[in-house]
Amino acid sequence: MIEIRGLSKSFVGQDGGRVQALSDVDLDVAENEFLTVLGPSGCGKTTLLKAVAGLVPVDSGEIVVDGTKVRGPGPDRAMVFQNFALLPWATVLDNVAFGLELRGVGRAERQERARALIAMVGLAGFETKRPAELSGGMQQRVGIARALAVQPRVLLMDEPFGAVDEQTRRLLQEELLSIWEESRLTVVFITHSMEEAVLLGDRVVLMSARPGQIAEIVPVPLERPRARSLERSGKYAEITAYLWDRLRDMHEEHRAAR
Ligand SMILES: Nc1ncnc2c1ncn2[C@@H]1O[C@H](COP(=O)(O)OP(=O)(O)OP(=O)(O)O)[C@@H](O)[C@H]1O
Repeated sequence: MIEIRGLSKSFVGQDGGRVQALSDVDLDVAENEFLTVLGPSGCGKTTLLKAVAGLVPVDSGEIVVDGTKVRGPGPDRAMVFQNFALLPWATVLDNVAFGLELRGVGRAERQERARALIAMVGLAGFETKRPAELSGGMQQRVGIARALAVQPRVLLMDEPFGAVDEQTRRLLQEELLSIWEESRLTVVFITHSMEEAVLLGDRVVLMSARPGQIAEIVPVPLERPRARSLERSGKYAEITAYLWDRLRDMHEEHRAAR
């Protein structure tokens, strides 16, 4: 579904030097896979996601989504951001319908589709509210509904639950899993949480610190649908402990190299 080959990307840093955000990254994501991405801060996770979204030009390499080379943003890929990135002046309904408006969908149809998605993410009755009137968790529900409105094949999620409280995060994780289980979506999900990576992912991609590379891909052979009770299983504990060991090793290698 997503094929990433030899992807490299550097930025000019504040001191004028080059920062190598991604270095020769190869990655395949299968159709309908839920892929989670973990790695130290600054290892290039967001850059990788934005490159797939077509939001940043890359220096070399290529990304192919469903047989088509990525040359810019497209309705086949939708992104959900940590800080929600909603239009502050627009209502919930207009925020969700916005992408449809850009695509020329008529008013009646876009409102109907937006209302259905708002109900699906549990926000029926909040259509006329503005983002500032909503909690963080509710704002992210709007972010998810907005991303789904364009009926993407790929959902790119950049630490979507990083800015909400633990209880809300757990609810949103469960809701996202049930949306994904009912859809044919392919999800790439960045997180800082090992527990979240294992609870959600079919595989966990571990990225290493600069230059951003894929250190390892760890399969998560836990049954689906995933229930919370899995968190008490030995296999779950084993995988999270392994991820923690690898991240700690990477941190120490990075420190020793500096
Ligand atoms: N627009 C930019 N201009 C300059 N440097 C950038 C830009 N975007 C990213 N970088 C640099 O590229 C590197 C990778 O950044 P990126 O945001 O992809 O990392 P990340 O793994 O998502 O980090 P975090 O986990 O902290 O969100 C960092 O060193 C960052 O400072």
